[in-house]
Amino acid sequence: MTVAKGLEGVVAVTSEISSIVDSVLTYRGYNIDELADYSTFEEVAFLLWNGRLPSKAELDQLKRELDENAAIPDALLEQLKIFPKTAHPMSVLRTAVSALALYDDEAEVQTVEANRKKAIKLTAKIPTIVTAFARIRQGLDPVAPKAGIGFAANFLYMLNGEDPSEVAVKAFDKALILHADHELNASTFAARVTTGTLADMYSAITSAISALKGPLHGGANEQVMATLEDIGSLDRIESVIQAKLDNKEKIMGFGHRVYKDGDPRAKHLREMSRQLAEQKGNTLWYEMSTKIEQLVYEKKGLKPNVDFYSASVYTYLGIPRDLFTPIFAMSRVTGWTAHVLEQYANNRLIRPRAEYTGLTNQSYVPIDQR
Ligand SMILES: CC(=O)SCCNC(=O)CCNC(=O)[C@H](O)C(C)(C)COP(=O)(O)OP(=O)(O)OC[C@H]1O[C@@H](n2cnc3c(N)ncnc32)[C@H](O)[C@@H]1OP(=O)(O)O
Ligand SMILES: O=C([O-])CC(=O)C(=O)O
Repeated sequence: MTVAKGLEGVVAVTSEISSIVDSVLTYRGYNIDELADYSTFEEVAFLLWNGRLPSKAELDQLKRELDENAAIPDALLEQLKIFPKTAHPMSVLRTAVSALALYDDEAEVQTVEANRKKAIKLTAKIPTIVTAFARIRQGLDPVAPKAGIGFAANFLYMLNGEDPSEVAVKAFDKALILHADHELNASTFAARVTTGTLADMYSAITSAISALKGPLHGGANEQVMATLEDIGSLDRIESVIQAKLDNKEKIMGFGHRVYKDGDPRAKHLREMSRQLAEQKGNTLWYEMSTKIEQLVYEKKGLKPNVDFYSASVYTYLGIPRDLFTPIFAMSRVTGWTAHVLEQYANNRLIRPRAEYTGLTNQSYVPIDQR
């Protein structure tokens, strides 16, 4: 047996959803650069689920469905109130999404129609869960979703309890587009493995959220901000980064399993960080980020991935750093559910092999003789 450690280079499924070829990322054949500049998150969600861009009527219908499904069950809201306020929001989200299944009469219904509805319900409810817990832990009342303002605006509205600026909505919407899907990343693979057993969609998305949480994957965006805050000033960058590299520590937000020559999403987030820094009149996080980018490239030849500049973007948008990964989930749930639908449509159990390297020929010894 040949072992591909970390399954590097292994092609495990065929998929029509997103592709990465020569560092170009496309969703359903559309270059991410074009989608980031001209599309909206809702349009991208429709594209991922249906394989084509929506008509105006279809887009309006999807927006209506997202609005109609944004509220979460009262019982779940009550649970969010009794969770420890110190819990990590990703742990809360993982638990809450798992619990959502209990309140969906169609959770175990496996028709295409029921599963498509579940994709919309999950996408609609995750922002409500994330913002409700974010407020509850601060001693504030959750803010109910507002219909008709759009997905990105509704998140910022529910988080802060006031209408967001147009600049903030546009930047946040773009960040959501950039995170929506990414071929067979670890969390999508987790979702597909769970789906491969024919478990329900809530189970698959709970698996995906669990995989996204880790700092080698989606959890890196929170760690990037922790690094920026720990360093704290431009003049400390060189010594701190050098010390991390000397200790063989990973620099969060750099490197990628697939992109060895840079992540095409990073340039959009870098530019968004620059613009927001100027608008806020606080360029520290942006300047620190560009200096770290330059240094890590000089010292290790590594380029930033999607998580690196998203950290300063979200910080400029006033979002607490432990919500960065839940925000990633809020967008990626569209990609995850598209992959779940694709897996159901052409399923085969995903079950690779392991090369056994443990002891052999052991004879059982009764416990009193060990
Ligand atoms: C949305 C996303 O999931 S994007 C990725 C988010 N994760 C991060 O930003 C965490 C930091 N980055 C990493 O840990 C890695 O680059 C990963 C996990 C993204 C990719 O990992 P892999 O493809 O397994 O690469 P691997 O970890 O084997 O790295 C290859 C070499 O580059 C080095 N390297 C890779 N990334 C980094 C980094 N961020 N900082 C320092 N060194 C790094 C490794 O130490 C290794 O060096 P070596 O050959 O001298 O031992
Ligand atoms: O593809 C990966 O391995 C990680 C990644 O960038 C993503 O999930 O967006």
